[in-house]
Amino acid sequence: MSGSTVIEVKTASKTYPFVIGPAAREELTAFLAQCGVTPETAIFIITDQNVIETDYPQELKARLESAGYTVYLAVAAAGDASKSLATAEQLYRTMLQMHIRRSDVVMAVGGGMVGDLAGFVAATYLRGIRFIQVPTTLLAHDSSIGGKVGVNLAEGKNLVGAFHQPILVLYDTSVLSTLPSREWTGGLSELIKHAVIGDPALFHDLLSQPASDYPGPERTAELVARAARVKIQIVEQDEQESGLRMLLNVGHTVGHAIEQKSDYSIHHGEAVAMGLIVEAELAVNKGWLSSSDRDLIIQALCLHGLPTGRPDQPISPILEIMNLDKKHQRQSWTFAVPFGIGDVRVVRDVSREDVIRAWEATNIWREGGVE
Ligand SMILES: NC(=O)c1ccc[n+]([C@@H]2O[C@H](COP(=O)([O-])OP(=O)(O)OC[C@H]3O[C@@H](n4cnc5c(N)ncnc54)[C@H](O)[C@@H]3O)[C@@H](O)[C@H]2O)c1
Ligand SMILES: O=C(O)C(=O)C[C@@H](O)[C@H](O)[C@H](O)COP(=O)(O)O
Ligand SMILES: [Zn+2]
Repeated sequence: MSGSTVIEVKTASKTYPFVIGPAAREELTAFLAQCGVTPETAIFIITDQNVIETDYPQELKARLESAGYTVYLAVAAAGDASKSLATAEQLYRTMLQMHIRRSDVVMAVGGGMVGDLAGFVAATYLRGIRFIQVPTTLLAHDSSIGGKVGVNLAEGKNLVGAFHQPILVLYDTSVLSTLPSREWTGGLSELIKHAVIGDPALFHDLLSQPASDYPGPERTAELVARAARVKIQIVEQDEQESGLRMLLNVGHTVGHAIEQKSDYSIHHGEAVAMGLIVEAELAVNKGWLSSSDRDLIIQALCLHGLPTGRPDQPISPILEIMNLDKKHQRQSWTFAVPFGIGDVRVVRDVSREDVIRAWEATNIWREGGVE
């Protein structure tokens, strides 16, 4: 097989290929065979209403059917509101009606919302069946790797879920040509996050040659493969987030609270950018990060059209939501914070006062810029 880059993801529970390239869809059936998914297997595709408009799920379905697979297609409403127990229950019921069995496979064709939801359904249906990630957003380079699957509750994001690794990630970067520019920009936030965590060369490449608009399938594949390697190396060492994997949460302790408080009108990537800035400010206040490196992070986000400040709102509801963060202890938080470009560390005992001070010191972001 050729044309795509293939990176093996070797976790404690499973080893699987992350396949990325401008025409990866053409290699779908070959990779299925390699992963042991034979045509006797039924494939239950889960997608959303916007992705179905692109015709990509239908194209994949046709390819699979012509290779002899039985394929079903389920379409959820777009948006994080579908990442819910209610949608999962509807999907379980449909799967039962279609007689999906333990040996069958769920295929997520969509962004992070579809991937998290479909992965959760696969992790729990009949106590767990195999699943495949077919990302269609830039952000989903992150969500498709590592097996964190789950749904939101009214109280917070990703509060119910599992670690359930896919058997294959197949990422055709041509599919991003239809992605709305706001979603491209949002995905850059997690790409910049990966660069800050573990690839300073990628970070500086992005500063000198910003990818603020979709640069086409080839450059996208190159950028995403570099970011994906950062994530893969971490997930391989700590699949279930007992320590090292917390690095991947930089920007999220504050970012998730901002996202939820906005009722998801601020999208995940945008909220992570805001969270990253508040958390960088916190690190500067504590003497962990130089103000020049904080400014470089802000510059990278700014060059890519991402928010460079935090929302204009009081901190108390944000702190309340943050109390449900998985890294919260009784009186304080464990945080992943930047110490430099390519150097993010996990720190314990970040206090309420530390967070308030950082929040107050961060510029306020309104549509169009900071004030
Ligand atoms: N599991 C993980 O490790 C992980 C990592 C990062 C984010 N997440 C989760 O991922 C979600 C965010 O993912 P996202 O930003 O991909 O959002 P998303 O899946 O909601 O997709 C964003 C929007 O783009 C549309 N879309 C998707 N692909 C398209 C395409 N090719 N053309 C046109 N429109 C398209 C979708 O319908 C949606 O409206 C959040 O729920 C977040 O918590 C999970
Ligand atoms: O893979 C991980 O680990 C991450 O933390 C990736 C994050 O970008 C992602 O948003 C993840 O869903 C956050 O998980 P959570 O456990 O903090 O809810
Ligand atoms: Zn994220």
